[in-house]
Amino acid sequence: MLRHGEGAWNIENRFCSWVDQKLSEDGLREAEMCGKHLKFLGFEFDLVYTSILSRSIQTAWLIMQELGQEWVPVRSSWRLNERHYGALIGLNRAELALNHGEEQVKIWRRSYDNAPPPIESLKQVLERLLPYWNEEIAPEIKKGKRVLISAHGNSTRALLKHLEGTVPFYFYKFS
Ligand SMILES: O=C(O)[C@H](O)COP(=O)(O)O
Repeated sequence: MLRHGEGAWNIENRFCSWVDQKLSEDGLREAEMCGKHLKFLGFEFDLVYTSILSRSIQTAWLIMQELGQEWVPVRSSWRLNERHYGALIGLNRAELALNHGEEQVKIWRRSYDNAPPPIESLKQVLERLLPYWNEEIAPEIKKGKRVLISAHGNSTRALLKHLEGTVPFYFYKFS
């Protein structure tokens, strides 16, 4: 399971969320490097899952290209999309922190269920992601399929929370 490479709005420190941004030059290189690492480590996949956002799909394609496994089926679902940041989409995180304080912005970004509407909380991300995990991805893994999930910071966080049973401490420490 991995997060996509850098997108254009990542460079500008803006909430990208469901806006369909392509990978930046660095993002393209990151995805290629990731593919090279996975190849060096001998990874092979039977199935690839992505969100319906270009940055996650492009990342998966570049990795599979580096691996020489372009033929592997790719399945895409909105349920793996980035968290929906609602009214914060497009805003700059640093400017937001100047207006609302660092701590408040951190709570909006990293708390599990403490986000005011219209911001989707991490808990809600997990709720919309779980049906896809339970009905589509987990059964394939149980059948022995080797699965690559190319998703987003918060959809991977939500899934990790589900798999680890608790909110891991590093959610708050690392971005
Ligand atoms: O939506 C975005 O811009 C990011 O991918 C996630 O943002 P965050 O790190 O502020 O949660």
